[in-house]
Amino acid sequence: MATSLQNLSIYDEQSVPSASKMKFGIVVSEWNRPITDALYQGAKNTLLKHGAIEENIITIGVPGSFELTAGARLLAKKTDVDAVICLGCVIQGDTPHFDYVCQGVTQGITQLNVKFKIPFIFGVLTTDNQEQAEERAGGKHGNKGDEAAITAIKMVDLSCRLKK
Ligand SMILES: Nc1c(NC[C@H](O)[C@H](O)[C@H](O)CO)[nH]c(=O)[nH]c1=O
Ligand SMILES: CC(=O)[C@@H](O)COP(=O)(O)O
Repeated sequence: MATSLQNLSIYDEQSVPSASKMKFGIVVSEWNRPITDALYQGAKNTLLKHGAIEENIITIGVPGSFELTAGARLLAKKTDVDAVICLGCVIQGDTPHFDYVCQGVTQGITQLNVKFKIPFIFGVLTTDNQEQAEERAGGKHGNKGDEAAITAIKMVDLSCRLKK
């Protein structure tokens, strides 16, 4: 369903488990900083809203969305987080570079989900223009960071339940 039909920040709060015992890594791209900062605030505030504690959220920055994979991999290898949330914003420019960045980060994060036992969440906006990005980073279509945080909580809970 298109985001324009399903606000990113509207969800059934009763369906979200407590995150009080969960540990999260967040890797944030510095490209399009005003957008990615908004995604980060949305993700962090949503984690805290559902019980996560501040010291259980480890945040690192990377230059661009293409580097999200490397940053997420570092968090998985060097820390004991239960999930990694990847936040970025790729906006179409004048050349095909957009396609390669989006393909690279998508394939990279997908591979991490295959190689590691923890979930890596794809919180990356890939938009035609700045306006679409702003609409999905706390604008009329909600905040992709909120969605990514909820996804992380649910995937960690699922992993824990299946390990029992
Ligand atoms: N144009 C955007 C980029 N480009 C930079 C790449 O992500 C990467 O850092 C560079 O190619 C060096 O490896 N990154 C974004 O996150 N968003 C863009 O719109
Ligand atoms: C996604 C990008 O790398 C893109 O914004 C860069 O812009 P351009 O294609 O005009 O070089």
